[in-house]
Amino acid sequence: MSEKIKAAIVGSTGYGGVELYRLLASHPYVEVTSVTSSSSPGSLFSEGYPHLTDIHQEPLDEVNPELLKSKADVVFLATPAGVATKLAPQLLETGLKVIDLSGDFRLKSPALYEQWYKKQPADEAYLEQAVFGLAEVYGEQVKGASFISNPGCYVTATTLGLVPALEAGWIKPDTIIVDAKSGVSGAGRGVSLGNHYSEVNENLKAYKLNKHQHIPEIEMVLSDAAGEPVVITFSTHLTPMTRGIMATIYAKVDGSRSAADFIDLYRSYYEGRRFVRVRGEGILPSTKEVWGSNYCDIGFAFDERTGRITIVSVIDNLVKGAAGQAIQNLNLMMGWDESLGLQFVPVYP
Ligand SMILES: NC(=O)C1=CN([C@@H]2O[C@H](COP(=O)(O)OP(=O)(O)OC[C@H]3O[C@@H](n4cnc5c(N)ncnc54)[C@H](OP(=O)(O)O)[C@@H]3O)[C@@H](O)[C@H]2O)C=CC1
Ligand SMILES: CC(=O)N[C@@H](CCC(=O)OP(=O)(O)O)C(=O)O
Repeated sequence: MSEKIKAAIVGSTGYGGVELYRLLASHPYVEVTSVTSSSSPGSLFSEGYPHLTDIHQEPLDEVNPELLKSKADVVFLATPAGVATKLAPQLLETGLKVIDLSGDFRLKSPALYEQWYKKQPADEAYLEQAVFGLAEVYGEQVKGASFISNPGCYVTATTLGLVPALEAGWIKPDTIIVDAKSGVSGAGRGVSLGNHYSEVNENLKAYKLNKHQHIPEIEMVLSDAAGEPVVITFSTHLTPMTRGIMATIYAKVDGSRSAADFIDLYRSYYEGRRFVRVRGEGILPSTKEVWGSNYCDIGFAFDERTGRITIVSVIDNLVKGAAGQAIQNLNLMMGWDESLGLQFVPVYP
Protein backbone atom coordinates (compact mmCIF):
# COMPACT_ATOMS: atom_id res chain seq x y z
CA MET A 1 0.00 0.00 0.00
CA SER A 2 1.44 3.38 -0.95
CA GLU A 3 -0.62 5.84 1.07
CA LYS A 4 -1.94 5.55 4.59
CA ILE A 5 -5.59 6.32 5.26
CA LYS A 6 -6.30 9.26 7.57
CA ALA A 7 -8.23 8.72 10.78
CA ALA A 8 -9.87 11.13 13.23
CA ILE A 9 -10.84 10.30 16.81
CA VAL A 10 -13.80 12.13 18.34
CA GLY A 11 -13.91 11.71 22.13
CA SER A 12 -10.12 11.27 22.18
CA THR A 13 -9.88 12.63 25.71
CA GLY A 14 -11.85 9.66 27.05
CA TYR A 15 -10.55 6.16 27.75
CA GLY A 16 -11.88 4.60 24.54
CA GLY A 17 -10.48 7.49 22.48
CA VAL A 18 -7.02 7.48 24.02
CA GLU A 19 -6.85 3.69 23.58
CA LEU A 20 -7.73 4.14 19.90
CA TYR A 21 -4.86 6.62 19.66
CA ARG A 22 -2.43 4.18 21.31
CA LEU A 23 -3.34 1.33 18.97
CA LEU A 24 -3.61 3.37 15.76
CA ALA A 25 -0.20 4.96 16.41
CA SER A 26 1.43 1.69 15.35
CA HIS A 27 -1.03 0.66 12.62
CA PRO A 28 0.91 0.21 9.36
CA TYR A 29 -1.80 1.64 7.07
CA VAL A 30 -3.36 4.35 9.25
CA GLU A 31 -2.27 7.83 10.25
CA VAL A 32 -4.14 9.71 12.98
CA THR A 33 -4.64 13.19 11.53
CA SER A 34 -7.15 14.64 13.99
CA VAL A 35 -7.95 14.13 17.65
CA THR A 36 -10.81 16.26 18.92
CA SER A 37 -12.27 17.64 22.08
CA SER A 38 -15.71 19.21 22.41
CA SER A 39 -14.90 20.78 25.78
CA SER A 40 -11.29 21.91 25.33
CA PRO A 41 -10.39 22.38 21.65
CA GLY A 42 -7.03 24.10 21.18
CA SER A 43 -5.44 22.48 24.22
CA LEU A 44 -2.79 19.77 23.94
CA PHE A 45 -3.65 16.06 24.11
CA SER A 46 -0.71 15.63 26.50
CA GLU A 47 -2.18 18.17 28.96
CA GLY A 48 -4.84 15.62 29.89
CA TYR A 49 -2.58 12.64 29.16
CA PRO A 50 1.06 13.37 30.09
CA HIS A 51 2.05 9.88 28.87
CA LEU A 52 1.60 11.34 25.35
CA THR A 53 4.25 14.03 25.89
CA ASP A 54 6.46 14.31 22.77
CA ILE A 55 4.26 11.71 21.06
CA HIS A 56 1.37 13.95 19.98
CA GLN A 57 2.18 17.65 19.50
CA GLU A 58 -0.76 19.29 17.69
CA PRO A 59 -3.64 20.96 19.56
CA LEU A 60 -6.96 19.15 19.85
CA ASP A 61 -9.42 19.99 17.06
CA GLU A 62 -12.99 21.09 17.60
CA VAL A 63 -15.76 18.65 16.68
CA ASN A 64 -16.76 20.00 13.29
CA PRO A 65 -17.91 17.68 10.45
CA GLU A 66 -16.46 19.91 7.69
CA LEU A 67 -13.10 20.17 9.45
CA LEU A 68 -13.04 16.41 9.98
CA LYS A 69 -13.89 15.84 6.32
CA SER A 70 -10.94 18.03 5.32
CA LYS A 71 -8.55 16.08 7.55
CA ALA A 72 -9.71 12.45 7.54
CA ASP A 73 -11.11 9.48 5.60
CA VAL A 74 -12.56 7.67 8.60
CA VAL A 75 -13.85 8.92 11.95
CA PHE A 76 -13.99 6.91 15.16
CA LEU A 77 -16.65 8.13 17.58
CA ALA A 78 -15.74 7.32 21.19
CA THR A 79 -18.42 9.52 22.70
CA PRO A 80 -21.10 9.01 25.36
CA ALA A 81 -24.48 7.62 24.33
CA GLY A 82 -26.59 10.24 22.56
CA VAL A 83 -23.75 12.08 20.77
CA ALA A 84 -23.34 9.85 17.70
CA THR A 85 -27.12 9.83 17.20
CA LYS A 86 -26.81 13.21 15.47
CA LEU A 87 -23.08 13.41 14.71
CA ALA A 88 -22.70 10.11 12.79
CA PRO A 89 -25.31 11.05 10.11
CA GLN A 90 -23.63 14.45 9.65
CA LEU A 91 -20.25 12.79 9.12
CA LEU A 92 -21.67 10.14 6.79
CA GLU A 93 -23.32 12.89 4.70
CA THR A 94 -19.88 14.39 4.01
CA GLY A 95 -18.71 11.02 2.63
CA LEU A 96 -16.64 10.01 5.66
CA LYS A 97 -16.58 6.43 6.91
CA VAL A 98 -17.72 6.16 10.53
CA ILE A 99 -17.06 3.64 13.30
CA ASP A 100 -19.18 4.38 16.37
CA LEU A 101 -18.12 2.87 19.70
CA SER A 102 -21.25 3.95 21.57
CA GLY A 103 -24.60 2.19 21.86
CA ASP A 104 -26.43 4.66 19.60
CA PHE A 105 -26.71 2.45 16.49
CA ARG A 106 -26.48 -1.08 17.87
CA LEU A 107 -30.17 -1.73 18.43
CA LYS A 108 -32.20 -1.69 15.22
CA SER A 109 -35.41 -0.83 17.06
CA PRO A 110 -35.73 2.86 18.06
CA ALA A 111 -38.27 1.92 20.75
CA LEU A 112 -35.86 -0.56 22.32
CA TYR A 113 -33.07 2.08 22.37
CA GLU A 114 -35.38 4.59 24.02
CA GLN A 115 -36.46 2.02 26.59
CA TRP A 116 -32.93 0.92 27.62
CA TYR A 117 -30.87 4.10 27.06
CA LYS A 118 -33.61 6.60 28.04
CA LYS A 119 -32.52 8.82 25.14
CA GLN A 120 -33.88 9.96 21.82
CA PRO A 121 -33.11 7.27 19.20
CA ALA A 122 -31.29 7.88 15.91
CA ASP A 123 -33.03 8.25 12.58
CA GLU A 124 -34.27 4.83 11.41
CA ALA A 125 -32.57 5.07 8.01
CA TYR A 126 -29.18 5.33 9.73
CA LEU A 127 -30.03 2.57 12.21
CA GLU A 128 -30.65 0.38 9.18
CA GLN A 129 -27.41 1.43 7.52
CA ALA A 130 -25.19 0.70 10.53
CA VAL A 131 -23.54 -2.73 10.42
CA PHE A 132 -23.18 -4.36 13.83
CA GLY A 133 -19.47 -5.02 14.06
CA LEU A 134 -19.12 -8.18 16.11
CA ALA A 135 -16.19 -9.12 13.91
CA GLU A 136 -16.04 -12.90 14.42
CA VAL A 137 -19.78 -13.32 13.80
CA TYR A 138 -20.76 -10.60 11.31
CA GLY A 139 -17.37 -10.02 9.67
CA GLU A 140 -18.71 -10.71 6.17
CA GLN A 141 -21.21 -7.84 6.54
CA VAL A 142 -18.48 -5.52 7.83
CA LYS A 143 -16.38 -6.00 4.68
CA GLY A 144 -16.91 -3.01 2.42
CA ALA A 145 -19.31 -1.25 4.84
CA SER A 146 -18.93 2.47 5.49
CA PHE A 147 -20.76 2.72 8.82
CA ILE A 148 -20.02 0.38 11.72
CA SER A 149 -21.64 0.21 15.11
CA ASN A 150 -19.09 -1.36 17.42
CA PRO A 151 -20.52 -3.81 19.99
CA GLY A 152 -20.60 -3.13 23.72
CA CYS A 153 -17.82 -4.52 25.90
CA TYR A 154 -19.97 -6.92 27.92
CA VAL A 155 -21.76 -7.87 24.70
CA THR A 156 -18.50 -8.91 23.03
CA ALA A 157 -17.38 -11.18 25.88
CA THR A 158 -20.84 -12.71 26.35
CA THR A 159 -21.85 -13.32 22.75
CA LEU A 160 -18.48 -14.72 21.64
CA GLY A 161 -18.90 -17.16 24.53
CA LEU A 162 -22.39 -18.25 23.48
CA VAL A 163 -22.93 -17.98 19.72
CA PRO A 164 -21.28 -21.29 18.65
CA ALA A 165 -23.22 -23.33 21.25
CA LEU A 166 -26.53 -21.64 20.38
CA GLU A 167 -26.03 -21.97 16.65
CA ALA A 168 -25.30 -25.68 17.10
CA GLY A 169 -28.36 -26.11 19.35
CA TRP A 170 -26.19 -27.54 22.14
CA ILE A 171 -27.61 -25.44 24.99
CA LYS A 172 -31.18 -24.67 26.06
CA PRO A 173 -31.69 -20.96 25.27
CA ASP A 174 -34.15 -20.37 28.12
CA THR A 175 -31.63 -21.47 30.76
CA ILE A 176 -28.87 -18.92 30.11
CA ILE A 177 -27.53 -16.91 33.05
CA VAL A 178 -24.59 -14.53 32.60
CA ASP A 179 -22.62 -13.33 35.57
CA ALA A 180 -20.29 -10.59 34.30
CA LYS A 181 -17.60 -8.50 35.96
CA SER A 182 -15.84 -5.40 34.70
CA GLY A 183 -12.85 -3.28 35.59
CA VAL A 184 -13.49 0.37 36.38
CA SER A 185 -12.20 1.80 33.07
CA GLY A 186 -15.42 0.37 31.59
CA ALA A 187 -17.21 3.33 33.14
CA GLY A 188 -15.05 5.87 31.26
CA ARG A 189 -12.75 8.61 32.55
CA GLY A 190 -15.42 10.79 34.13
CA VAL A 191 -15.50 10.56 37.91
CA SER A 192 -18.58 9.65 39.89
CA LEU A 193 -19.28 8.55 43.43
CA GLY A 194 -19.62 4.93 42.31
CA ASN A 195 -16.21 4.67 40.71
CA HIS A 196 -13.84 6.66 42.89
CA TYR A 197 -11.01 4.81 44.62
CA SER A 198 -12.40 4.25 48.10
CA GLU A 199 -15.74 3.05 46.73
CA VAL A 200 -14.14 0.50 44.40
CA ASN A 201 -10.95 -0.63 46.14
CA GLU A 202 -11.31 -3.89 48.11
CA ASN A 203 -14.94 -4.00 47.07
CA LEU A 204 -17.13 -6.03 44.73
CA LYS A 205 -20.42 -4.47 43.71
CA ALA A 206 -23.37 -5.78 41.72
CA TYR A 207 -25.08 -3.06 39.65
CA LYS A 208 -27.84 -2.51 37.05
CA LEU A 209 -29.23 -6.02 37.69
CA ASN A 210 -31.80 -6.88 34.99
CA LYS A 211 -31.56 -3.26 33.82
CA HIS A 212 -28.23 -3.13 32.01
CA GLN A 213 -28.39 -1.42 28.59
CA HIS A 214 -26.41 -4.29 27.03
CA ILE A 215 -29.20 -6.82 27.70
CA PRO A 216 -31.22 -6.12 24.49
CA GLU A 217 -28.00 -6.03 22.43
CA ILE A 218 -26.90 -9.43 23.77
CA GLU A 219 -30.38 -10.85 23.21
CA MET A 220 -30.36 -9.51 19.62
CA VAL A 221 -27.18 -11.47 18.81
CA LEU A 222 -28.20 -14.60 20.71
CA SER A 223 -31.66 -14.68 19.08
CA ASP A 224 -30.00 -14.42 15.70
CA ALA A 225 -27.70 -17.34 16.55
CA ALA A 226 -30.45 -19.51 18.02
CA GLY A 227 -33.01 -18.71 15.32
CA GLU A 228 -35.61 -18.00 18.02
CA PRO A 229 -36.14 -15.24 20.60
CA VAL A 230 -33.71 -15.60 23.51
CA VAL A 231 -34.01 -13.81 26.85
CA ILE A 232 -31.28 -14.02 29.47
CA THR A 233 -30.57 -13.21 33.07
CA PHE A 234 -27.62 -10.81 33.04
CA SER A 235 -25.84 -9.57 36.16
CA THR A 236 -23.01 -7.04 36.11
CA HIS A 237 -20.41 -6.39 38.80
CA LEU A 238 -17.78 -3.71 39.30
CA THR A 239 -14.40 -5.12 40.34
CA PRO A 240 -11.34 -3.35 41.77
CA MET A 241 -9.22 -3.64 38.65
CA THR A 242 -8.50 -1.16 35.85
CA ARG A 243 -9.12 -3.25 32.73
CA GLY A 244 -10.83 -6.52 32.01
CA ILE A 245 -14.18 -8.23 31.68
CA MET A 246 -15.04 -11.75 32.68
CA ALA A 247 -18.38 -13.22 31.63
CA THR A 248 -19.14 -16.44 33.49
CA ILE A 249 -22.00 -18.05 31.60
CA TYR A 250 -24.25 -20.90 32.73
CA ALA A 251 -26.66 -22.94 30.61
CA LYS A 252 -28.27 -26.38 30.55
CA VAL A 253 -26.80 -28.62 27.89
CA ASP A 254 -29.20 -30.10 25.35
CA GLY A 255 -28.17 -33.72 24.77
CA SER A 256 -25.09 -35.52 25.94
CA ARG A 257 -21.95 -33.39 25.53
CA SER A 258 -18.67 -33.09 27.37
CA ALA A 259 -16.39 -30.08 27.88
CA ALA A 260 -14.13 -31.64 25.22
CA ASP A 261 -17.04 -31.58 22.73
CA PHE A 262 -17.56 -27.85 23.42
CA ILE A 263 -13.85 -27.19 22.95
CA ASP A 264 -13.93 -28.92 19.54
CA LEU A 265 -17.10 -27.06 18.51
CA TYR A 266 -15.70 -23.64 19.44
CA ARG A 267 -12.30 -24.32 17.88
CA SER A 268 -13.99 -25.24 14.66
CA TYR A 269 -16.35 -22.18 14.76
CA TYR A 270 -13.47 -19.77 15.35
CA GLU A 271 -10.97 -21.48 13.05
CA GLY A 272 -8.90 -18.86 11.23
CA ARG A 273 -10.04 -16.08 13.62
CA ARG A 274 -6.86 -15.27 15.46
CA PHE A 275 -8.42 -13.18 18.23
CA VAL A 276 -10.50 -15.93 19.80
CA ARG A 277 -8.46 -18.47 21.71
CA VAL A 278 -10.23 -21.56 23.04
CA ARG A 279 -8.54 -23.10 26.08
CA GLY A 280 -7.89 -26.81 26.50
CA GLU A 281 -9.78 -29.10 28.89
CA GLY A 282 -9.73 -27.98 32.51
CA ILE A 283 -8.04 -24.66 31.68
CA LEU A 284 -10.02 -21.50 32.39
CA PRO A 285 -8.87 -18.06 31.24
CA SER A 286 -8.33 -15.06 33.50
CA THR A 287 -8.55 -11.36 32.63
CA LYS A 288 -4.83 -10.77 33.03
CA GLU A 289 -4.14 -13.27 30.25
CA VAL A 290 -5.72 -10.87 27.70
CA TRP A 291 -4.67 -7.55 29.30
CA GLY A 292 -3.82 -4.91 26.71
CA SER A 293 -4.60 -7.28 23.82
CA ASN A 294 -7.39 -7.88 21.32
CA TYR A 295 -7.93 -11.48 22.41
CA CYS A 296 -11.12 -13.04 23.70
CA ASP A 297 -10.19 -16.21 25.57
CA ILE A 298 -12.81 -18.86 26.29
CA GLY A 299 -12.79 -21.91 28.57
CA PHE A 300 -15.33 -24.54 29.66
CA ALA A 301 -16.34 -26.63 32.67
CA PHE A 302 -19.12 -29.21 32.46
CA ASP A 303 -20.98 -30.36 35.56
CA GLU A 304 -22.36 -33.86 35.05
CA ARG A 305 -24.48 -33.62 38.22
CA THR A 306 -26.51 -30.62 37.03
CA GLY A 307 -26.13 -31.01 33.26
CA ARG A 308 -24.89 -27.43 33.08
CA ILE A 309 -22.01 -26.06 31.06
CA THR A 310 -20.08 -23.13 32.49
CA ILE A 311 -18.41 -20.96 29.86
CA VAL A 312 -15.80 -18.42 30.94
CA SER A 313 -15.07 -15.65 28.43
CA VAL A 314 -12.56 -12.84 29.06
CA ILE A 315 -11.53 -9.70 27.19
CA ASP A 316 -9.80 -6.39 27.82
CA ASN A 317 -12.78 -4.01 27.78
CA LEU A 318 -10.78 -1.18 26.18
CA VAL A 319 -9.22 -3.35 23.45
CA LYS A 320 -11.43 -6.22 22.23
CA GLY A 321 -14.37 -4.54 24.02
CA ALA A 322 -13.84 -1.16 22.32
CA ALA A 323 -10.81 0.28 20.45
CA GLY A 324 -9.25 -3.01 19.30
CA GLN A 325 -12.45 -4.40 17.87
CA ALA A 326 -13.11 -1.00 16.21
CA ILE A 327 -9.73 -1.25 14.45
CA GLN A 328 -10.42 -4.90 13.58
CA ASN A 329 -13.62 -3.62 11.94
CA LEU A 330 -11.72 -0.89 10.07
CA ASN A 331 -9.35 -3.57 8.75
CA LEU A 332 -12.31 -5.63 7.54
CA MET A 333 -14.05 -2.58 6.01
CA MET A 334 -10.90 -1.77 4.07
CA GLY A 335 -10.36 -5.37 2.90
CA TRP A 336 -7.14 -5.71 4.93
CA ASP A 337 -6.05 -8.55 7.18
CA GLU A 338 -8.25 -8.15 10.29
CA SER A 339 -5.26 -8.36 12.61
CA LEU A 340 -3.28 -5.41 11.19
CA GLY A 341 -2.01 -3.15 13.95
CA LEU A 342 -3.39 -5.52 16.57
CA GLN A 343 -0.78 -8.25 16.63
CA PHE A 344 0.59 -7.73 20.10
CA VAL A 345 1.13 -10.05 23.01
CA PRO A 346 -0.91 -9.42 26.21
CA VAL A 347 0.89 -7.49 28.96
CA TYR A 348 1.84 -9.93 31.75
CA PRO A 349 1.98 -9.86 34.70
N1 LIG B 1 -14.75 2.35 28.46
C1 LIG B 1 -15.02 1.19 27.89
O1 LIG B 1 -14.49 0.14 28.28
C2 LIG B 1 -15.98 1.11 26.74
C3 LIG B 1 -16.69 2.20 26.29
N2 LIG B 1 -17.59 2.05 25.26
C4 LIG B 1 -18.34 3.20 24.77
O2 LIG B 1 -17.45 4.08 24.11
C5 LIG B 1 -17.86 5.42 24.32
C6 LIG B 1 -16.72 6.19 24.98
O3 LIG B 1 -16.48 5.61 26.24
P1 LIG B 1 -15.32 6.07 27.21
O4 LIG B 1 -14.13 6.45 26.41
O5 LIG B 1 -15.20 5.06 28.25
O6 LIG B 1 -15.96 7.40 27.83
P2 LIG B 1 -15.23 8.67 28.49
O7 LIG B 1 -16.24 9.27 29.37
O8 LIG B 1 -13.93 8.26 29.05
O9 LIG B 1 -14.96 9.63 27.24
C7 LIG B 1 -15.94 10.15 26.41
C8 LIG B 1 -15.40 11.40 25.75
O10 LIG B 1 -16.42 11.92 24.88
C9 LIG B 1 -16.23 13.33 24.75
N3 LIG B 1 -17.54 14.00 24.62
C10 LIG B 1 -18.48 14.17 25.57
N4 LIG B 1 -19.54 14.83 25.08
C11 LIG B 1 -19.27 15.07 23.77
C12 LIG B 1 -19.98 15.71 22.73
N5 LIG B 1 -21.19 16.23 22.93
N6 LIG B 1 -19.41 15.76 21.50
C13 LIG B 1 -18.18 15.24 21.27
N7 LIG B 1 -17.46 14.62 22.24
C14 LIG B 1 -18.00 14.53 23.46
C15 LIG B 1 -15.51 13.79 26.01
O11 LIG B 1 -14.37 14.50 25.60
P3 LIG B 1 -14.35 16.06 25.34
O12 LIG B 1 -15.07 16.72 26.47
O13 LIG B 1 -12.88 16.37 25.31
O14 LIG B 1 -15.00 16.26 24.00
C16 LIG B 1 -15.08 12.53 26.72
O15 LIG B 1 -13.70 12.51 27.04
C17 LIG B 1 -19.11 5.37 25.19
O16 LIG B 1 -20.26 5.40 24.38
C18 LIG B 1 -18.97 4.03 25.87
O17 LIG B 1 -20.16 3.55 26.32
C19 LIG B 1 -17.76 0.89 24.62
C20 LIG B 1 -17.07 -0.22 24.99
C21 LIG B 1 -16.16 -0.21 26.12
C1 LIG C 1 -17.98 -0.64 34.52
C2 LIG C 1 -19.07 0.09 33.79
O1 LIG C 1 -19.72 0.96 34.34
N1 LIG C 1 -19.28 -0.27 32.53
C3 LIG C 1 -20.27 0.37 31.72
C4 LIG C 1 -20.08 -0.04 30.30
C5 LIG C 1 -20.67 1.04 29.47
C6 LIG C 1 -20.60 0.90 28.05
O2 LIG C 1 -19.69 0.34 27.47
O3 LIG C 1 -21.63 1.49 27.46
P1 LIG C 1 -22.29 1.27 26.05
O4 LIG C 1 -21.59 0.07 25.46
O5 LIG C 1 -23.69 1.03 26.31
O6 LIG C 1 -22.01 2.47 25.26
C7 LIG C 1 -21.69 0.00 32.18
O7 LIG C 1 -21.87 -1.06 32.76
O8 LIG C 1 -22.63 0.74 31.86
